[in-house]
Amino acid sequence: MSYAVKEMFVTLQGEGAQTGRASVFCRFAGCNLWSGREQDRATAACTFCDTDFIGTDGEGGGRFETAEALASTIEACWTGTADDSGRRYVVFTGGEPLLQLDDALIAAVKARDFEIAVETNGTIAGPAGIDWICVSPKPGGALVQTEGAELKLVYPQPELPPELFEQFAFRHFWLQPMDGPDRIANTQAAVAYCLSHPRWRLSLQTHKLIGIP
Ligand SMILES: C[S@@+](CC[C@H](N)C(=O)[O-])C[C@H]1O[C@@H](n2cnc3c(N)ncnc32)[C@H](O)[C@@H]1O
Ligand SMILES: Nc1nc2[nH]cc(C(=O)O)c2c(=O)[nH]1
Ligand code: SF4
Ligand SMILES: [Mg+2]
Repeated sequence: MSYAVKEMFVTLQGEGAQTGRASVFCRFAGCNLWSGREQDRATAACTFCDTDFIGTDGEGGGRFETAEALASTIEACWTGTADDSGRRYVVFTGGEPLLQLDDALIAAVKARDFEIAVETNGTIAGPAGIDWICVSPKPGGALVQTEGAELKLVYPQPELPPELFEQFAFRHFWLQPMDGPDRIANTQAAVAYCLSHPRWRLSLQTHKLIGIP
């Protein structure tokens, strides 16, 4: 299978429990909950997306014909030093990465000593071998991936109160304020929720705060 990648870059993970960790971000093109076109946003299953995932024209993007070719490009993007064994880290995101991440790509990046993380909307079950699954549920998509390392709920989503998810097997439960015109009010609301429901912690998009990708 070939892979359509919007962009690839090395940065620090900005969100959740791995915040601050050096990471190669591989952003796949395409999503099952929105076309990515502004004219379709209002009627999409996911309406608040902060990301351009259309096409393969971003920095480091392209079409990769084989898992080996994509894994080699991921390895070339990594900026760690020679003694970084056990610390190489790739985050597959998108768009929706589980539309494209497959066994061959997992094997090819593992062979290059990478730990594998995924940022997913949870509507598609992940293949085996992913080390860190972050599920971020959306109202327009039934949740299939109900276990993983962290559940990161963009807040508020009136159709998705946090209580809906406490039954599921995640190690961490995060509220991430919805970015957009109401970011400040959404942040205050998330803080208030975490104060009264301490099982939930606040996840800030720290990369946006400090101006890194
Ligand atoms: C762009 S999504 C791509 C991965 C996957 N499709 C998903 O939704 O989890 C990456 C992360 O950004 C979050 N996100 C998207 N738009 C956001 C916004 N406006 N404010 C805060 N977080 C947002 C998503 O919920 C997800 O955790
Ligand atoms: N630094 C940084 N951290 C992130 N964590 C999740 C992201 C995403 O877009 O999936 C993201 C991103 O785009 N940049
Ligand atoms: S599911 Fe993820 S990538 Fe797709 S539109 Fe929503 S936030 Fe964006
Ligand atoms: Mg992002």
